[in-house]
Amino acid sequence: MKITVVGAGAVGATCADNIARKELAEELILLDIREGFAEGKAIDMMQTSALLGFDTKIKGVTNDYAATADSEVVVITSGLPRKPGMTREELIGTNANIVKSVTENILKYSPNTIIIVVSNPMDTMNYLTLKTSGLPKNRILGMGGALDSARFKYYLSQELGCSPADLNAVVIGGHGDTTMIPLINHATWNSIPVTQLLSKEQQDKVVAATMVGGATLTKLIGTSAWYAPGAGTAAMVESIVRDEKKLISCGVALDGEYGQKDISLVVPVILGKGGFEKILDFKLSDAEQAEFNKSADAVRNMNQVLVDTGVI
Ligand SMILES: NC(=O)C1=CN([C@@H]2O[C@H](COP(=O)(O)OP(=O)(O)OC[C@H]3O[C@@H](n4cnc5c(N)ncnc54)[C@H](O)[C@@H]3O)[C@@H](O)[C@H]2O)C=CC1
Ligand SMILES: O=C([O-])CC(=O)C(=O)O
Repeated sequence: MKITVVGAGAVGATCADNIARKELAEELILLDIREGFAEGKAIDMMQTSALLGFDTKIKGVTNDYAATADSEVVVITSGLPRKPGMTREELIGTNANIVKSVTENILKYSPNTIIIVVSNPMDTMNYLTLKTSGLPKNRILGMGGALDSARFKYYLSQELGCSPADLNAVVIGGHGDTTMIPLINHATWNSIPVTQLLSKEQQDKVVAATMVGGATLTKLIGTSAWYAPGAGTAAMVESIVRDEKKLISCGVALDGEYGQKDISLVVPVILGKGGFEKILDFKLSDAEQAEFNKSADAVRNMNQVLVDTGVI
């Protein structure tokens, strides 16, 4: 198994670190545009292998796409992160061209790969990859729901005083401060609906904190988060390469599912060796469907920017 991570910055390096520790690949290529940067990060990580006991061989390269040839999974994290006070959507001007050119270069050497898009604004960057790569839709996934659902579980666990591992809780919609939809009415603790365990006030607090989870960390750190984003991406990689068939909410192309078409939005899917194998229908209430449609409108407006600026 060979995996490539493009972008050796905070998220890319953390994702690579998780992939290596879990030995999800024999060979892991870390690629960055900054001279020597990926090489340095790869050597640093390789120097943990004697301590941590993993066998994955990590190699860093500067823009050398030939080294990525025949990767079965490629994670794209290249691009600017936001700074405090910014939205993810403000990154589109720089990141669209980066994601487009990285995708083109990757496909020259790994034409049948599975791509996981992390760069923001993720819903629109994933749509860009769908429009430009020519890959079957099952092989193109956006990372957002894995992270947002983990944050949702974290905030729920804080209110409930329970283990996040005992929770089932899913976020769908867009991966944006105002477009994500934590499905509080579907969340359970050991099969008990959390709505039976938390007051309406507590539920609203958890939902609000989840939605601005990324912005909260960006304000505290000065740049956006990387530990949970790296782990969320590695969890997707793991379900794919081990064919685990886990239910993880991911950005995928919708073709009528959840009432939407010609768009990438986050919905619950089964992830296995071919990418996403199935989209789960969560049977949204009318209010939840209305929120989903509102998110779709906002994401569609961002996607239109790609058309207006000639990127697609
Ligand atoms: N979807 C999600 O849930 C999340 C998305 N993100 C996004 O991931 C992206 C990366 O974030 P960080 O790692 O924190 O940023 P970072 O600045 O630490 O790393 C980005 C890396 O991309 C590299 N890069 C830029 N252009 C490139 C190109 N053309 N080819 C190869 N490498 C290139 C840079 O040299 C840099 O090392 C950002 O767009 C951020 O908003 C971050 C966290 C979560
Ligand atoms: O907040 C950001 O800009 C990065 C990101 O997508 C997240 O951490 O959810």
